[in-house]
Amino acid sequence: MNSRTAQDQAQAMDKAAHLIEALPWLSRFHGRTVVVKYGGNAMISDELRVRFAESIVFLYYAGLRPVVVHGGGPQISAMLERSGVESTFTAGLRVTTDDAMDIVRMVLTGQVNREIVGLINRHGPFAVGMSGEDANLLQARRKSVEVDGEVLDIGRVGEVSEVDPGAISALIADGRIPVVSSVARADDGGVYNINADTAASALAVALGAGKLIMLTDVEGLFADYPANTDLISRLNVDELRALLPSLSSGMLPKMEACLKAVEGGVPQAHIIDGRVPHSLLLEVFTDQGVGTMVADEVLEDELLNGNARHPRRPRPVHDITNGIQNPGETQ
Ligand SMILES: Nc1ncnc2c1ncn2[C@@H]1O[C@H](COP(=O)(O)OP(=O)(O)O)[C@@H](O)[C@H]1O
Ligand SMILES: CC(=O)N[C@@H](CCC(=O)OP(=O)(O)O)C(=O)O
Repeated sequence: MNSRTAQDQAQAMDKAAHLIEALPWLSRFHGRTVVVKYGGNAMISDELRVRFAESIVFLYYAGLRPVVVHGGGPQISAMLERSGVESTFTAGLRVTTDDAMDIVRMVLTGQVNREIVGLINRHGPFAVGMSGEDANLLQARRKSVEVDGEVLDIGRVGEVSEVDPGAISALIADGRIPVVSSVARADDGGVYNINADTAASALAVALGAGKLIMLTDVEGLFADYPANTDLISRLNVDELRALLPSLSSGMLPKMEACLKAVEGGVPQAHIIDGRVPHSLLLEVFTDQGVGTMVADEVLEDELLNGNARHPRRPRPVHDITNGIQNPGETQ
């Protein structure tokens, strides 16, 4: 016969307290779409990739509707180097020649996407991989950047001009987990390299997601990087707008993406540390959360407390240039 010690009993009660802490969050996010951006810097070990897939399947079984948008910057850089194709970054974006674009597409859609799909599908027939090119999910137009007042051409880099989330909505309705690579096609027929943060943000808006969560290789947004690493745990859109001009490298597209998501109606956008196993679950299901959150107070109140000022409306297909076009998914 086995008997329980007082210590076993205390540990069991501790576990129960942690489990029940998730209850309000399960209730608030049940049935909500959550867009998770998985950055290449958070894919650094087999162990982390396996844990990531487990977290996504956990969200799914908990009743949320996860959609994964992935990057693969370091993986692209490694392949470019092996192929002898030079590559540089301007304003956090890869200057992408035609030759580099072939490799970007091959690595993102042909390798990274396949691997994430495979890891999720160890748990069941859930993940379906897509490129932003498929079913016109993401449409692009050529992007240029301004650095110190000078407009620079950065090659085959696109910004998202339109999102048609129909294929994703159909997959979600079929009980699948869409996994999307950030490659898009433009009106000129060309294929464009989209920063994965930008792609995730546009998709979160078009899907009317409850949250956008980005996994990266730092704890979150640091106030005065690289001088110090004091974490900003929460900021609103006005505070973020004021901070944007001081940001550099990979954090610039990431925080711009958070801003656009929240401005576009996503109540909360998060930057969290993908090097911590299951940080995704800590963010969604614990009271204190992790990382940095950008939030819109009104939308957040509606999300957390059900204080809707207006009944929820279908979120339209998002066209950044021309405004609203077609009706999209209703939550
Ligand atoms: N203010 C900041 N706070 C935190 N990290 C920053 C900041 N500014 C720049 N960074 C850099 O941004 C990097 C994350 O962006 P990136 O390398 O593009 O990651 P990912 O592959 O996850 O998209 C961090 O590793 C850090 O070096
Ligand atoms: C235009 C641009 O910079 N595209 C990115 C696409 C991949 C990406 O965004 O990957 P991470 O999320 O891992 O950074 C690139 O070529 O690296």
